[in-house]
Amino acid sequence: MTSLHEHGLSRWIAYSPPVAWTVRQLRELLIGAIKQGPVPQHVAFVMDGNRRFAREHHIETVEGHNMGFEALARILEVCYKAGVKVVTIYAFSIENFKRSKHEVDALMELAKLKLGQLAEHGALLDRYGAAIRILGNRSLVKPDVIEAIDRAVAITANNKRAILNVCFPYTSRDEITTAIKSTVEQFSTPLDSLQTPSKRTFSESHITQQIRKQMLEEDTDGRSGAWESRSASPASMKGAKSVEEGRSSSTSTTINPSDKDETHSATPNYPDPETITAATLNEHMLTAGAPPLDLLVRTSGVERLSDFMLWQCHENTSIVFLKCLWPEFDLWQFLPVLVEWQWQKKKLQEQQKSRAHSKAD
Ligand SMILES: CC(C)=CCC/C(C)=C/CC/C(C)=C/COP(=O)(O)OP(=O)(O)O
Repeated sequence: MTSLHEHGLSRWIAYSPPVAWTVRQLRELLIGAIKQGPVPQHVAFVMDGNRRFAREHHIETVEGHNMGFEALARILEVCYKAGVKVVTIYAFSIENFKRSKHEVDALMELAKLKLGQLAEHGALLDRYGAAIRILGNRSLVKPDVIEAIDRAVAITANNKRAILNVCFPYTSRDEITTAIKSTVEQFSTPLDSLQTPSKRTFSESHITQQIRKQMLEEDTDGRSGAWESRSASPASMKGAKSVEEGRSSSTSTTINPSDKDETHSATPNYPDPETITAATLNEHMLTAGAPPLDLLVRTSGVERLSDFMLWQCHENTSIVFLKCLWPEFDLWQFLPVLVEWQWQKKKLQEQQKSRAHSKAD
């Protein structure tokens, strides 16, 4: 009985107008202080622990997810106020489809409702100029949910100051597989049919292709009928080989034997797979265009990535595991993480500076 009274009393104190006002001022002050230092440009959250929170507090699982959404709204406000440009959240893993139908349906309804609320004019995303992007496998989502999320995306599409990436339904393996498929597709499409040939005019591969094309034309003039003796692989072409000296045998031009008597414009001209780099794959990821991931936070004491942001985590991404459950997560837990990140960032910047100095000497 006493503890109930104490609980009621502490709630009354916490929510009494003067205390609530002081807490609000303190939040503003702390966020303002964070804003002074380097601020992570891209932060990702694994919002873990909603069901455990629900069990601990003897509430329905769905209510736990609801409180998880409240925590998300609080933390988005902190991020955008502090100057974070992109927030990426793990809202629904493809693995989550294995949960009970009741819970999956409830999470889908929650997404429909909450994304709509977030996107409303005058609501959080509107206030901070943040656009919603849905990263995930649309083919797994029912049409009514697609319709709702597309509406939220459309409402916020003109917001240009920040981004909220909602991973839904997502796994990194699915993202990376799709990115590789589309890269292969791009590199199997003749350059002539691509939209941006002018961009590549002065690229190394373009110049190599031009030289190769010229050699092939000279070859055709001199010794017609020699095509059949060559394999479709240009690696076996003498001329191409000499141009490629010191490079891999993988090349960009596929010669179709049936094209031998046609003008060179009919020769398919493929992008050079040798030019595929991490940056190429980056452009095919769902986070294309986003700044590099600076910070990834997972709550609930579980220390694994669970197939989230596997591609995006780079050598300088800080990965932080916190003990608190997601619905408990707020500025008070996030602040030490941000301060530590700022400290690490400054150290890194100093190291980079002194490395640049010693190179210049
Ligand atoms: C805008 C939008 C779509 C909001 C979504 C709201 C929200 C917080 C969703 C998270 C859902 C989820 C699977 C959380 C993981 O905790 P868990 O259920 O795995 O908890 P546990 O680890 O305790 O089992």
